[in-house]
Amino acid sequence: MKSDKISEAVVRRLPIYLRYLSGLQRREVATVSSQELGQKLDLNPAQIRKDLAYFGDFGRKGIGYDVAYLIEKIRHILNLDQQINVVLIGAGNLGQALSNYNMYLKENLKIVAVFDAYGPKVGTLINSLKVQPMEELSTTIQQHNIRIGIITVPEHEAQQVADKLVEAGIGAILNFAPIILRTPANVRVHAADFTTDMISLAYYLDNGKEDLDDAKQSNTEVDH
Ligand SMILES: NC(=O)c1ccc[n+]([C@@H]2O[C@H](COP(=O)([O-])OP(=O)(O)OC[C@H]3O[C@@H](n4cnc5c(N)ncnc54)[C@H](O)[C@@H]3O)[C@@H](O)[C@H]2O)c1
Repeated sequence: MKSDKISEAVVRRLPIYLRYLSGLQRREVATVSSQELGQKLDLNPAQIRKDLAYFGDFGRKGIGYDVAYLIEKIRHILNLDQQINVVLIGAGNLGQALSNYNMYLKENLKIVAVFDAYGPKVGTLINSLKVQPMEELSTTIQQHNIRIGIITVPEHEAQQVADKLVEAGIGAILNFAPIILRTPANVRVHAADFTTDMISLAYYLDNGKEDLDDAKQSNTEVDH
């Protein structure tokens, strides 16, 4: 069953389930309980059961979930039972690192083309892909049925690159540039924001200490 009504929170958890389950499958583990998933993934088992119930009732009491079946279901829901071609724009430091990091291959998501606007970069090889000029973007996207675009260009270039991707028919964008992209409602944009993550993490350095102090304080209060 594929439902349009799956919440974003659930969709975000599915890859986490999938990664853990794939590890189990590699170790030839056949079944897993929601308790184990909860423990390993730091999630509430009831939440996990609820998430997985969206896709039909395929957990069995006392036995748990069939790992291979669950993987198949989740991959289907995430559209990963087919190869999804990805294009990357901006073959700089980050773009090269992402192209070289082949996590995408594991899950049928594959960067199949890399583009850059800077002449000397065009024609160079990154992970066996030849960097292409922007003029070829639209044709390549259509030829290879590319569905997702990754943007790793400087901030001030990102919107116009996004516009080109949208014009070429791309339906989803992973944006690494530190700006909010404006796209039509039918184009999904996810932002990968290293800097804001780091900055908010810095906050917790001190806040974490306070939290610990609070916890200690309340423990002491209870003891008394
Ligand atoms: N989100 C994150 O976690 C994170 C981390 C580091 C960098 N960034 C961001 O990622 C982007 C890239 O960073 P970088 O360090 O790789 O930069 P970089 O300068 O090394 O690379 C940018 C590349 O984009 C190309 N480019 C510029 N304008 C273009 C255009 N209009 N069309 C196509 N290609 C174009 C350049 O020629 C260059 O090769 C920046 O926006 C940066 O702020 C994000």
